[in-house]
Amino acid sequence: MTATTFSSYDRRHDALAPASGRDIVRCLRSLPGFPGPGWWLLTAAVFGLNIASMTGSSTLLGRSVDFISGLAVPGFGSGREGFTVLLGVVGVLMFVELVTRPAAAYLMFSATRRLTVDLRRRCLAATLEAPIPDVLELGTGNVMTRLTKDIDTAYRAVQSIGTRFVVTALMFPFTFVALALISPWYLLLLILLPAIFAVPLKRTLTGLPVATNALSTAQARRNNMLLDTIRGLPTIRAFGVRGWATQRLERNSWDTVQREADRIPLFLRLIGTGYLAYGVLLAGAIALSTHLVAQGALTTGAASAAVVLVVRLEMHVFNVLIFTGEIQNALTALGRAVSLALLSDNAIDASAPDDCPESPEVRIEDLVFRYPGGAPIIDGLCLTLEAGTTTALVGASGAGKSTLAGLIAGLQRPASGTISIGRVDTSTVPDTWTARQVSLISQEVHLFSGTLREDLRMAAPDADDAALTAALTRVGLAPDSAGWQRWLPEGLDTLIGAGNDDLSPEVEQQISLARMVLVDPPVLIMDEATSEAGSDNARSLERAAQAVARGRTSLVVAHRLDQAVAADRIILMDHGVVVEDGSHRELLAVGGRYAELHARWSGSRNED
Ligand SMILES: Nc1ncnc2c1ncn2[C@@H]1O[C@H](COP(=O)(O)OP(=O)(O)OP(=O)(O)O)[C@@H](O)[C@H]1O
Repeated sequence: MTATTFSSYDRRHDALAPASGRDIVRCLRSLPGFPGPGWWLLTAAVFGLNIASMTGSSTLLGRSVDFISGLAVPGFGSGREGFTVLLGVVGVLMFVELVTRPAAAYLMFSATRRLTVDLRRRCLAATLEAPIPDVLELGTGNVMTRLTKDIDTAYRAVQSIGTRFVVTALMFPFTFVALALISPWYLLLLILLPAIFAVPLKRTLTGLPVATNALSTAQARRNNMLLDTIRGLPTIRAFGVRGWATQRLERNSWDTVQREADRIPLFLRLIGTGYLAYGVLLAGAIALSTHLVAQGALTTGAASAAVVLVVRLEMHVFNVLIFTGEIQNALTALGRAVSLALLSDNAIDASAPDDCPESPEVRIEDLVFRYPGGAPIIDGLCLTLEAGTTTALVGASGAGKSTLAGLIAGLQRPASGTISIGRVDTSTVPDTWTARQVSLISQEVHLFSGTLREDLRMAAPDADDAALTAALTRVGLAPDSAGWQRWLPEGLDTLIGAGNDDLSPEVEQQISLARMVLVDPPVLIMDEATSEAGSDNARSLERAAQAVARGRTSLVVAHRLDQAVAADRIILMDHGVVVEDGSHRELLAVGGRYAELHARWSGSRNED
């Protein structure tokens, strides 16, 4: 195994925060669809031509005033003939402006469209490659938003304002070069610009994100509440609290509307400042032009050209102010998506050791774990699961059983300590290795939409129908069983998963167990895997689970004590600590808490 300086306890990349500008560029550049030098050159040339023709036509239109004064315009001569030629050139420049704008837009859109597809693919790949704790920390909703809405927001921003933004960004330098060519004195206006923009821009940059974030939070809260209400519909009906649910929703909807309204003054202030800024710029240009004409330093036509150039800046002054917010929004959204795309950087960069040839020992040493912001749930736990044995984990609710199961399966990242599988410290190997060695079955069974055969083949792509049927038989779902007859009328061709008839929870669990038989993992963890079963089916499902666990290193989070009785060893946990450890007989003989629990459980069963 290659030594690594990076353990899974250190994260290189915090996916909760949006990626930095540098990371965004790095990620976009690494996408296959990132445009090459040819595209950049062509796009720069098209944009350059567009702006040059705009500033050129403005300058010439201004200079045409000199013809009225009977003066000659350099390059065009004087009189009617000169004026006609100048108008012809202005016409050509306007035509070039007209043609190059859609061409620039096309170049931008085509490149962005490709990048959008690439980025979405990269995000999905990163989600699948990233350490599971990081993905779980982000949460399903967050991952979905980044994959869909955030990428769409960035794409729509490029579509709606991308071309105008580039034109605006280039208009200022081109206009000032044109003004400087008329007279260097116009560069004085350059000093005015930062003085005018600095304050409103700073206000926008600080105020808008805060207001936008507050709006997003309010929207997320409202959406969660909507989801919560729809999911809890039966309870709401049963308790007769429709009024309460409606009021709660109304309160949250109004809160969202209010947060939206909070942004309006910011935009209004922005537009007001824009008018003021532009007014000052235009007044400055007119005053300077008048002064230069009076001094005889410029012709009226040259001064008019300068004023026309500034007049054409009007829209762009407002664009700077308005686009700032939109660009910032789009960059934040892009940063969130890129942050997801970079999540795979957290995967351990080391070659994986060979898979465990047979069921290995699982050794836990000084394990410490806490949920974010909480006290340690597991604090210094040491435990060894002997190779090829079944260990049952019992304890009161909240003892930390599921947390420990998740830690061994690699779903959570410990704060410290080690979990070794067959002498391999799992914090030093890619978590795909751990996932291959340890399978976790929980109560939440996900069946993929399609035929039963397709679902099972995900666990063993090469398995033939006979192998699939044998796996189902091993977990009590043989073709002649009642479960098969009742729920799988088309056998392996039965359509299951989303969009098809719901199966009974027991059959779903059996299919999940059959997948485990096919995966054949060296270490198996079952958390609540059979607790859903009703009493009629509980025993057969229990037997199926025992059959799958037999011969492997297994950990069963036992919610009913009969699950524990059958295990080789029982561990009683309390507040993240092992308080009793031994076989069923040994623990009964000790007469401690397990014996007490067992006596209570046996008593309640006898009463039944
Ligand atoms: N996602 C979470 N965030 C914060 N705290 C959590 C989270 N999940 C569990 N906890 C807390 O961690 C502690 C251990 O929970 P855990 O689910 O591991 O216990 P358990 O023994 O499996 O309980 P049960 O038998 O009820 O499932 C509990 O106090 C629980 O409230």
